[in-house]
Amino acid sequence: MAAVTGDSSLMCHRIVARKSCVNLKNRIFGIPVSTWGNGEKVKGKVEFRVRAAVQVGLEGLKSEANFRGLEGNLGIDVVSEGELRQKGFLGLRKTKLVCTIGPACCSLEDLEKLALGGMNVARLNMCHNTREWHRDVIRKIKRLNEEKGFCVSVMIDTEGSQIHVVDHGAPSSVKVEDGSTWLFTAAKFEGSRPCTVQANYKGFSEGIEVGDELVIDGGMATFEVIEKNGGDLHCKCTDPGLFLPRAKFSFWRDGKLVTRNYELPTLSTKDWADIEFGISEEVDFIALSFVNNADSVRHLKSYLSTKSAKFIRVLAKIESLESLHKLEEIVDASDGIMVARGDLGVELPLEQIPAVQEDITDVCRKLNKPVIIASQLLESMVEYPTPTRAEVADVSEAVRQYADALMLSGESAIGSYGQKALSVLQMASSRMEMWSREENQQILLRQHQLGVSLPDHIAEQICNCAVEMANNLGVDAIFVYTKHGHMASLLSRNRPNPPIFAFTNDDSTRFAMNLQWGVVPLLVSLSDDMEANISKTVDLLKSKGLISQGDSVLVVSDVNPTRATPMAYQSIQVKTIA
Ligand SMILES: Nc1ncnc2c1ncn2[C@@H]1O[C@H](COP(=O)(O)OP(=O)(O)OP(=O)(O)O)[C@@H](O)[C@H]1O
Ligand SMILES: CC(=O)C(=O)O
Ligand SMILES: [K+]
Ligand SMILES: [Mg+2]
Repeated sequence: MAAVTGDSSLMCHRIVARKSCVNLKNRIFGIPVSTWGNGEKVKGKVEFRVRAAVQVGLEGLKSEANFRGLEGNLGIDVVSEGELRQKGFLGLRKTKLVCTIGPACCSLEDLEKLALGGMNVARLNMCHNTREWHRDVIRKIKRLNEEKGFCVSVMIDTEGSQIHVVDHGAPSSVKVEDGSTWLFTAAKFEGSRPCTVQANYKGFSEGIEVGDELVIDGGMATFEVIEKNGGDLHCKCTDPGLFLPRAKFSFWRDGKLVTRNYELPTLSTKDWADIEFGISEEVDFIALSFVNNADSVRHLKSYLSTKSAKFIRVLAKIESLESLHKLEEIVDASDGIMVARGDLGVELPLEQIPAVQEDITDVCRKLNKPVIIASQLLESMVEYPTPTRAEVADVSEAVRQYADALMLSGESAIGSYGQKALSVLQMASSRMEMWSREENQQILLRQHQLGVSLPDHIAEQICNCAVEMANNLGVDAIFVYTKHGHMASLLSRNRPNPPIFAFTNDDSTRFAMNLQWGVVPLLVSLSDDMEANISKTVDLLKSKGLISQGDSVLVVSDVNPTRATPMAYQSIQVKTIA
């Protein structure tokens, strides 16, 4: 299973380990805690240990031994297991994949094919279809997880409030001719009328003046406002194009977006009903559309705690100009971010999207939140069985930026080649990850200090050093034991070369970690005795033939205080499997 095995390489590991240990010790000595290090050789087993200890008292004592059903089980999903057997540790894909589920892929068979193809998270867009339809999909996914051993998380994506063209249900697009005059109105009417567009919100034209530019879907067609009549706008087409169903509007004046404070809430009545639905169906993530500030994220999170649904992680979708102004506070308040390039491109000139994507990804890394790059990654594959070269370059660029996850939208939801699109993401990301690894690209990542409190700072330092050590030593895997996924995320943030096996006894943590770069979530029963947990997980992996003699693992553990040892400490150990 090891990428490098054999005695000579093992010797090499040992020598580097000693050097790294010295470096590590020096770095940890930089923080005001008692530290010590020792290296010892135990019967063919090399073990280096560095510990940073901090007294935290007994309040933090947790009992984690109540996970009976799992006793003796290694909760590894079938896809990671298969990939590991086939490709070895370094062959495990690091970038996570999200697929939007729609009519083209909602049968049990199709969902299973996507799961086998590497889908880590299934996204359900509540804009479309009925709650019954979504419930049916969620239940099918959970059934596949239970019966077939997958670990696919479920995300619901709220509709949010946005001004768009009322969807008449006509599937096709409407052509807009150059110079033609159109009426934009909020007045309700049935069916369709020539050159008339119905907006979904009565105040859509508030603050709009004659001479303003009206852009459809970020450039599908452009109009000039030539007359305003009450709330109605008469507009002349200046750049011909197409109206797609639910097309979105944006207004521009002197080259700048006309931003208006609509009284549209981030969460509408329908969104709250969808959230209740998500809670009752026990989804893993709620993606909040059109977040404009951190308050809506915090509001939803506190609502989820009052409903005992804290296990649901809240992702904020960055898709408005306003959200970019408050990016840091939004990222800080959420459990993760989606760069929703589709709607972002309605409020932002398209040429700004690539730089904005990179900025958002940077802020997410700085604040240690997972980031998903979404929309139009392989758009041409909605229709064609092969992507454009430019699309593959876009996907590869997102992977080069070390985004945590990539998302398919229409490609999987309505496209004819969803599975193929997923395999393109899979191949393109594996290839770019390999290049980044070979070129040692992660050393270019900026190190930001996160922790303010001493224990947080220690955890962060431990994880930074652990990753540096794991890369220098060329260990096969990193093991981490985590309750809420925090330590795993701190390791992932450094984008290590080896995969991170994150053992948890919390089912919701397991599904949440599905969005984290390079993390393989494993569900096992854990006890207070960390040494016992380590031997047990090593034994479980060994008994399944997933690790074998000579493989080396770097183990990061966060040991809680017990009555016998009232001291919490975190440790890094390097073990060569005997
Ligand atoms: N559950 C569904 N039922 C029917 N069609 C769907 C469903 N989910 C997605 N689609 C179709 O797939 C397309 C792409 O899906 P996606 O959710 O990414 O797009 P979107 O509606 O533009 O996203 P958003 O509204 O979140 O910005 C949609 O335009 C819609 O036609
Ligand atoms: C995904 C999404 O909501 C967008 O790109 O707009
Ligand atoms: K949505
Ligand atoms: Mg959107």
